[in-house]
Amino acid sequence: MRRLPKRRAVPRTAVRRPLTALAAGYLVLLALGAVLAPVLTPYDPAATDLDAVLSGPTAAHPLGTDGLGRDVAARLLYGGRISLADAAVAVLTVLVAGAGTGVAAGFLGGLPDRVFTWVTDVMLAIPVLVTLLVVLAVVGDHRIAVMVALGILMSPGLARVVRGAALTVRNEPYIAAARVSGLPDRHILVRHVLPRVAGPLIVQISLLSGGALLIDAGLGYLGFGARPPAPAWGSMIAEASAVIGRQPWLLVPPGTVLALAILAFGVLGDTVRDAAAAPAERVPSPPRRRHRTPAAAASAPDAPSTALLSLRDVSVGLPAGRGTTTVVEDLTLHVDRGETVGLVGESGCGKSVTARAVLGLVPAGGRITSGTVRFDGLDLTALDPAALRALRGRRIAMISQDPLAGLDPLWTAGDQVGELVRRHHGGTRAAVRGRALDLLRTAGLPEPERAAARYPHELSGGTAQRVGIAMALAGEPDLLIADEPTTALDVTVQAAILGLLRRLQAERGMAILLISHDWDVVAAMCRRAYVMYAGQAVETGPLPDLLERPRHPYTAGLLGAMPRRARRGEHLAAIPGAVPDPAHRPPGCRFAPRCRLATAGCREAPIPVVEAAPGHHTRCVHHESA
Ligand SMILES: Nc1ncnc2c1ncn2[C@@H]1O[C@H](COP(=O)(O)OP(=O)(O)OP(=O)(O)O)[C@@H](O)[C@H]1O
Repeated sequence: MRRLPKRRAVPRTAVRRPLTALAAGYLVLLALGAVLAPVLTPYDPAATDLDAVLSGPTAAHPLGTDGLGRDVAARLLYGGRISLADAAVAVLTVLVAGAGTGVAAGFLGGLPDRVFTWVTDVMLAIPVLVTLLVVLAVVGDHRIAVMVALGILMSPGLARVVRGAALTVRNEPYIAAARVSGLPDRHILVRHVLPRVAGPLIVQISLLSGGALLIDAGLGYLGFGARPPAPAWGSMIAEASAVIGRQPWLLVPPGTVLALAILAFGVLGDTVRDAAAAPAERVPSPPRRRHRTPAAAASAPDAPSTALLSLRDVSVGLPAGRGTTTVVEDLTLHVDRGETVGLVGESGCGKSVTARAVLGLVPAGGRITSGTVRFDGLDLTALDPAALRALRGRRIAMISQDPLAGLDPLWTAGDQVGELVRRHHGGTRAAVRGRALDLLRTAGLPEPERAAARYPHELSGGTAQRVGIAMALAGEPDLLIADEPTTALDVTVQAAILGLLRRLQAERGMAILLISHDWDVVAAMCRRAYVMYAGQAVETGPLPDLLERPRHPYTAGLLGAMPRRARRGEHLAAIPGAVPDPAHRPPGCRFAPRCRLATAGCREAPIPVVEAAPGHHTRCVHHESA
């Protein structure tokens, strides 16, 4: 079996740039020089030789000697230990304090983010050097404490950058998809958010490393550096400036080493930024959700007690202005085991909100305000978030209209399927890889190794949807919610994906709730369908009865608007008007303002659901004429 591919190394471009290679090489040399100082120089950095004071470069002292006859090269090498270690402590502190809080604030949002913004605002107003002098006055020459304080003072800038990056990533569809798959926030943070903020993080760390070195040297110059006679680059510059009139050369070695180090960190930062930007430029932005054409309708009979999924009088409220708007109202529907049920309606009718309510992922600020959602005997509305998360991906999975948007652009298809296999079943690396490849094959990819090795931007829409299906199958779900799974695909791929879903359902006995605006898709896949309008189920019935004899004028209008039903030379029938905004729905029948059959009675009070024919329910008093 072929191993799934590893993530592509971003920094390869970095090494190819000569300036970057030079900068990295220089910093490595500095670090090696500091570590190997005892091997590289025979001199003790503190040993004085009053016969060779301020000598300038000589054969014995290639970089000369200082005012006490100490070898400058030895002091530079040993000084690197202190200066680089100081900078490392400060940068490590920035990393922990800044990156940790920034990622958490950006990802969590809400109150943690507001507190974070307030605290960083205050911290950014604090002058760094003055505060450090105060810290020095308190802790004395305790260098680690001073450098930790420096790190904390430098952290808000980094934290802001990281928070901004995390905030952007948080709203990416693949993060929502990861939640739908049942992955916990901690896992999503580490696996999907951190890699995306790594670019800006590394850039900032490079720049901050230069900044920390500079501030450390500044403190040394002011006399708050390492305790004499220990060498550090800042104190060497201070000593050199004291004798600049007698031996100006003395300033050159520490000044050059320090300036080049700061420059090198800057060059590395630039390179990492460019390298991190490059893949993003290659990745086409996920296609926008297509505007949907008018589609189908729904109703509300009681669910049989054996139903796998049943929603009873479910209402969902979403925040709107200062209040809440009910976008789905008193919705009753059910899906039996192994059954495919359609959910049809124009854009904005509440289909996706209904699907999200089943998954316990009502959009932020919203909630199920009444009714119950039962799944295999469990009341999902009463489950705690952890139990609900455990169901997602494992027992209820979802595939969406835009499979590419649901894939993390930084990971290969194989990685992403493998991640869910590991999450749901565990196992050794080899077992996880094997299972991931099996799932890709099951999803209709005859060469799963090739698909597994590809990044999302390298996948066609059809292949991406097959990867999405493989991911959905990873938990071996009992219910698959397919939200317009073929809308973004061309006709032949559509047919193949629908054939695949039918086969998988037959083989696995999986139930499917199919959200679609395409009656042909619904007719080909479903035994029953619900038609939704303005947050309500307005008709439900068996197929093909629903198509041949609709009992609601809305359903009839949607069917009449199908291009396939148009006759040559005739105008395509369209339903006049638009779905009312949830905040301004008419009091009686919600479809009345657009309905050719509406009478005064329709506009007065809500219309109850009636059984117009066996198993065929409608929310219309004129169903005989529909
Ligand atoms: N996150 C949200 N915040 C506020 N309102 C929302 C949000 N998501 C959906 N809505 C509103 O809820 C109503 C139902 O939207 P929903 O997305 O469920 O419709 P839909 O039938 O699935 O349409 P589409 O096919 O376009 O997704 C719409 O009025 C929509 O504006």
